[in-house]
This record gives sequence, structure tokens and C-alpha cells, in this order.
Amino acid sequence: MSNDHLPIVLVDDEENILKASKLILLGNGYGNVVTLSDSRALLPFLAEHGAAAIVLDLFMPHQSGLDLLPLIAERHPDLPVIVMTAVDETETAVNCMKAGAFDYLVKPVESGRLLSSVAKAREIGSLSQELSSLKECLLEDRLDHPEAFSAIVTDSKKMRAVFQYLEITARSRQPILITGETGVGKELFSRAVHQLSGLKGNYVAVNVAELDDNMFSDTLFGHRKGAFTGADQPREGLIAKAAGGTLLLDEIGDLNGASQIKLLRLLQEREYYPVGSDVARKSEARIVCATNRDLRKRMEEGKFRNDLFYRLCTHQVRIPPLRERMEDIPLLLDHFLALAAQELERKKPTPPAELVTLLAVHTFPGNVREFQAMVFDAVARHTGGVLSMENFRRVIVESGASLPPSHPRESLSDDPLVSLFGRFPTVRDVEEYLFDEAMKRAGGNQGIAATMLGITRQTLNKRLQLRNDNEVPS
Ligand SMILES: Nc1ncnc2c1ncn2[C@@H]1O[C@H](COP(=O)(O)OP(=O)(O)OP(=O)(O)O)[C@@H](O)[C@H]1O
Repeated sequence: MSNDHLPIVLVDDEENILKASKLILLGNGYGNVVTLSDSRALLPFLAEHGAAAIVLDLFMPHQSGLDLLPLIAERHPDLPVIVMTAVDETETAVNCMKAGAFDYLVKPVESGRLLSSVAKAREIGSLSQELSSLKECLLEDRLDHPEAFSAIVTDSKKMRAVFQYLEITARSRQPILITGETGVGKELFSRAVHQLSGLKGNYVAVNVAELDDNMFSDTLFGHRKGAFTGADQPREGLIAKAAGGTLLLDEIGDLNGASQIKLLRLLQEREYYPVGSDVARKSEARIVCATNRDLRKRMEEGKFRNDLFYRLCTHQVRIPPLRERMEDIPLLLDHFLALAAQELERKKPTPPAELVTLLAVHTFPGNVREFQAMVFDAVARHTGGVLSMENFRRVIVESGASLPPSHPRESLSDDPLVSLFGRFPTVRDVEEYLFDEAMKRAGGNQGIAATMLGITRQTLNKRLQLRNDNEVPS
């Protein structure tokens, strides 16, 4: 749960300082700032309302900041406290930090310094609260809003952990990065994040891989009338369209370099300039990014900026590929059979009992999207009775059940056969593998290899001969 709705609490016995600090914060987008001139009111206030961060004076009558610090740390361990004092002594500063202070500012405090400290404190506080909630949720295996995930058909524990993580992080103002191979359902997750966020504005999605830098600025930031030739009318960008809502930047791993800098600025400053305008606009849209690329690899290749990656990955989820959650196959099969039957206006066919076993040997490089297409095609070809396995068999054999290049065989080490052959092997695959292996270990001696294989030398010789004859010369 994000702490954005909670107040920033300023505690100081000097009214002037309270007023000045409050004005600085209000003028910079902090809508909820509470001032307390009597330090004794702080703990009861926190117990009733909570806070996103506290700015605390040290020397106050009745209850000093130094007395309060350990009490706050004990009762509200995730709450960051910024100490703001006239005492410029290293020893005091060290004592405060030891007692749990998040930062130490010496009066008079420059407004930029106060703002950056409060912004950091709020961010850290939010993350630490999220972490505590996440631990709690995982320990209790709890899901508070299962309805947000109703479009995602699954029976997988890995997916449930992703749901739990998103429940906690969806309300934060930080961007969320959703990664996963093509067709795993990233768009569905992005919609679930929007629903969970409680934001009332629009959900807007855009594929940024298709945009060059000019188009990126124009599409996201909009333009002023007359900003460039042909700009006869002003254009509202997608950030404005998604104000108070969510903007999904899909295929973020393919975003061009120049636009990456603009996006980083947008995320850091939360403001942007429409094309042709020098008046900054506040961005009120929550950003979700999705990609099927490996962003770390893109960084190593120099195609994705490090600073943008680290800005995006505060909240990051990886949606597991279908082959890592084969327990989803029966549910998805049933779901897509019903969907296909409804769409094609026919009776939902009954799948043969062995179909799930056949599907389990496939590695689904196109993930759920591929599976959905397979089922729809089978239902379209279905002529009555029990659903034919033939269509599924053909697709699996034709695909060679090969893995996408980004996922090498080692990643499937939990299934030794798939790990060895890249798919569930045919008898012929196994036979050829065994013959080659035996010949290798026997140093090319057919007699020894035949003994190892438990067949006669003649049989081995015949099989090898046959294979050589069938091999297409390269
Ligand atoms: N768990 C699921 N339950 C039901 N439908 C799903 C599930 N996962 C994916 N789908 C369906 O599979 C299709 C592909 O999903 P989606 O477009 O969200 O994938 P993606 O991860 O965004 O892919 P890409 O990286 O190619 O954009 C959609 O039709 C989606 O509705």
C-alpha cells in the first residue's frame, strides 16, 4: 500500500518555521501537510492518522525530538523521520541517526534540500511499508482483491505470488515494470494494476516500439497549435488523457535512445513540455511499462539506459512463461474451449482425456497466446463428437517444440528429457542420441558400442548405415 495519501507531519515549537516549511511543501505538490507546535501531540496523532514522513525539531519544550525519536522508531518502524535543528554538531547528528533518524538538516534549511529530503523519505517509507505488507501477505498467502485478476486464468503458485506483489505495489506512485516472454499476459496484468490502483482516470495503452522520437513526444506530450507545420490544432497527449489514471508504455525495451532520456525526465520530475510549448505541465498519470525483452541484456548492449532501467525497476514483476506453470494447461484449455465455442457459436467440444498429456510435452514459445490460437483453430475444425487431437499434434510436431532463442535449454533443467533434447523426444531422437553416445564412448568401435547398447554389432551397423543413407548431403 502506498503512503501517498498520508500527511507529511512537521513538528516544531517555532510557528514561523512551521509556516515557512508548510508553504514550501504545499507549493511543490504536497497536498497533505500537518503542523504540530506541541510535540506531545505527535504520538497520539500518529496512532490515529499515521504519516508518510515526519520533519522533527530537536529542542522543544515538554518532549524533545531526541526523546521522541526512539518512540517513533519502536511504534512506527517504517516511518522516516527527518531531524531539522539549529544544532550543527556531528555528535548530535550521529546520535539522531543511531536513534533511527532518516536525515539530519541544519537550520536555516534551503528549500531544495528540504524538498529532496522529504521526497526521498516518502519514497523509502513507502517501499519499506510495501515490503512489510508483502511479507505479511506471503506468510498468510492472502489475496485481498482477487476480482482484479478475474481475467487471468491460472492455478499456479508462481502467478499467485505475482498477484500478491501487485496488490501491494499497485497503489504506489512509482512506475511498475512488467516483464515476460511474448504472450504471457502482460497486458492483462497491466489492466489488473490499473484496477487495483483505485485510480479513477482512464487506462491508456501505447506501443512505444512503433514510435520514433518525434512521434514519441507528440503522442505522449501532445503539441500546441502551430508547433510545427501541419499542427493546425492543439493535440492533447496520452499523458493528459491518462491523468488520474494509468498509462501503459508497451514494448518499453524497444524505445529509441532519445525518447529514453525524455521518459527518464518525466519519471523523475513528473512534468513535461507539450511540443512547441515552454510551459511545463504536471504529469498526473501513473506509468506502467511492459516488455518481452531482457532489459539487462539491452543495457549491456548499450541499447537501454542504465539510469532509466534503475528508475523503472523499483517495482518489477516477471510473468512466468507457460512452460514454467504447466498446471495452468487444463484450466486454460477449458477456458479457451468455452471462449472459442461462444465466439464460433457452437457447442463446447469435449477434449480427449490424453490431450493434456500431449500438451505437456510442448514448450509453448508463444505462451498463452499460442495456446489460445491452437484451441480456437481446433474448435473451428471440429466436426462433432470428441475434439480431435490431430490438430494439436500437428502444431506441436511442426513447431519442433523448439524453445525461443532467449531461453536456452539449461533453463529447463527441471525436466531432464526436455533439457537434453529441447522438447520431449521421439523414439527416434532417443535412439540416435544413444547410438551416437555409445559410439563416442567406445572410441568409434562398433563391437564395443553394440555391447554397451545390448544389441548385436550387425544390428548397430545396419542402423548406422540406414541413417547415413537417409542423411541429406549438406
Ligand atoms: N492467464 C491467462 N488467462 C486468460 N487469457 C490469457 C492469459 N494469459 C494471456 N491470455 C491471453 O493471451 C493473449 C496474449 O496476452 P497479452 O497480449 O497480455 O500478452 P503479452 O505478454 O502482452 O504479449 P506481448 O509481449 O507479445 O505483447 C491475450 O489474448 C490474453 O487475453
